[in-house]
Amino acid sequence: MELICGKDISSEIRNQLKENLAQEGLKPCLAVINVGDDKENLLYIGLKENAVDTLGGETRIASLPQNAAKEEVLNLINELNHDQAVNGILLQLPLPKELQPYEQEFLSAIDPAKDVDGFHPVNMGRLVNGTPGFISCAALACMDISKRYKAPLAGKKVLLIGDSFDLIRPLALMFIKESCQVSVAPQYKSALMEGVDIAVIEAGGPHIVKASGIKEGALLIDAGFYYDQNSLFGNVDKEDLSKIDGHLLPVPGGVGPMLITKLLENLCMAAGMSLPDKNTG
Ligand SMILES: Nc1nc2c(c(=O)[nH]1)N[C@@H](CN(C=O)c1ccc(C(=O)N[C@@H](CCC(=O)O)C(=O)O)cc1)CN2
Repeated sequence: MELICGKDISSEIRNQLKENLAQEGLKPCLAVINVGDDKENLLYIGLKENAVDTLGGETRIASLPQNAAKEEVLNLINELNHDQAVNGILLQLPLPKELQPYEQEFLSAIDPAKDVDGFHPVNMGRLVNGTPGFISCAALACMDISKRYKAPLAGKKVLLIGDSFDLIRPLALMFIKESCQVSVAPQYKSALMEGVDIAVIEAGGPHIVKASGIKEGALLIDAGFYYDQNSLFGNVDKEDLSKIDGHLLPVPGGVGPMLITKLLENLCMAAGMSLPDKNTG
């Protein structure tokens, strides 16, 4: 399989965004709420901050301690909602265990007009009724790659593995809107791959996806992140798949950089920049 370079596609999009922002004289401001000191969260926040920086924008990182109270998070969200200088707000996930029961309450407290993650129930609902506002960045990333490599999408057989609210559920709706034949399954089995044109595999384990059962010419999007002794692995066994024809968006260097690029697009949209096609890729 030919490896798709998410970093190269991202740089192309980011350069265009930078140009458009300069033309429109906009400097977007992203507020990131981080609770605790999760190593991966801090890594991803750093990547987001660097990305916003390359556009000439500003990132405000609001950090709360691991033992922060529910009210502290809600007060912070409320403050950022009312701060005119802030265009986009996101709450980095996952939260510390003690706060996880309040996750939906926190996401619902973010002003939907600043919800650049697309996690607010209003934005989720708009996707369901076909009038999208902000859409989850991971789902936008997968749709962008699918349109680049598998257009026209109508009639294509799509398989989504997992059940996450930030990727699999919104993406299922987006593929349905493109008139695809969509199946969703909780776990990967090679038997599910028969005749599949596009597969997005979020759930599984390191290297569980092998060449067996995969249609020639298929597009595979790996959306699994497994760290082992500072090395990062995805669900797909790249070496085993190298013998068949098709395209793979791998981990690392695939959906991750594209997700951050889609966050930049959402942030630019929140700051008032016009995007060509509502950034659905
Ligand atoms: N509020 C949110 N929280 C989380 C989201 C999200 O979209 N919004 N998604 C994930 C994590 N995530 C962004 O926050 C994310 C994951 C991975 C990458 C990425 O670029 N990965 C690199 C590898 C990085 C490395 O280990 O050096 C890659 O795949 O090449 C970016 C963002 C959960 N939380």
